[in-house]
Amino acid sequence: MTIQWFPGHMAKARRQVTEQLKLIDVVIELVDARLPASSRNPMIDEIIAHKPRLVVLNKADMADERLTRKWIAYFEQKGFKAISINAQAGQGMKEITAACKELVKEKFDRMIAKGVNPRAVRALIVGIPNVGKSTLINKIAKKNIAKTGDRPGVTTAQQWIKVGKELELLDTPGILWPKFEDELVGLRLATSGAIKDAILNLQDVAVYALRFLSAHYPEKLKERYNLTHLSEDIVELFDDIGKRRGCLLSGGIIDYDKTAEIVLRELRAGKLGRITFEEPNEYAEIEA
Ligand SMILES: Nc1nc2c(ncn2[C@@H]2O[C@H](COP(=O)(O)OP(=O)(O)OP(=O)(O)O)[C@@H](O)[C@H]2O)c(=O)[nH]1
Repeated sequence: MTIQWFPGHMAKARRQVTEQLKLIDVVIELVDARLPASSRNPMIDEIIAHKPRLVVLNKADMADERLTRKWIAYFEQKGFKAISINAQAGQGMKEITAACKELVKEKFDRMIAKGVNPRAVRALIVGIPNVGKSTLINKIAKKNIAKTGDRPGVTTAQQWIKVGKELELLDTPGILWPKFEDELVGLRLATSGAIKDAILNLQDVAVYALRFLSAHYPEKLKERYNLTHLSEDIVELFDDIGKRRGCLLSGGIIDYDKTAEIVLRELRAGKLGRITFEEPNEYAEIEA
């Protein structure tokens, strides 16, 4: 889905999420495990305010496990509960319920002490486009399908999806915008495939991706393109990969668009292996 995020759309998205928040106990903030900082909404803390929050790092199957552990520790240090999942394969679904229950335990214990019957925890999934919100909702819904009827909603009637007896999810996720005014965030989102190629120049994105891979995952890059050495000169590196893949124009000139397209397609498809584009210790740079 492509959304043009103009100020009016942002204000509307924010309003919708704020309305949805009134109905729920816990927010499930979904981020992409490959870029857990860049795939967040820049105003999320302000929007969610004091609601208990579970940060869920999705697409963990594509991310570097070592860094996923670091990111979980980072979020927990910030006071959130955090877990990693693979929504596509349905891995981590039970952990979501357990974590949501834990987050409301004190509140629910107080309700029980007052004689109120325990009920299911109500949760809302929020996240920027493409982090896997629909995939997660569908996975949970398919496994435990038992849609409840309408509850008095706000502007539109919302459906609740029952997840076992203990959790209820709003079926419409809250969609928020990324911090796309930051160039690095834009490049990382584009590299992961989260934003449409038409928005950023394909070669610029591939240059960023190749520089990043050369610095952080040189062996994976060499192995994929059968290179014995990674040139520090980005044009030479493009040439070497282009030659390996037969991306030649007439006269033997390298077709850089084609080379860029191949590198990004393969990277996004996970052909280079599990890769994470940012580490918690550089998050400060993005937050600033
Ligand atoms: N490898 C992998 N891919 C996933 C996972 N979860 C979702 N995807 C893929 O990510 C892409 C985006 O998923 P969606 O569920 O459409 O994302 P969304 O957040 O609902 O996106 P919007 O509708 O744009 O807001 C799809 O191609 C999914 O198949 C996962 O855990 N692992």
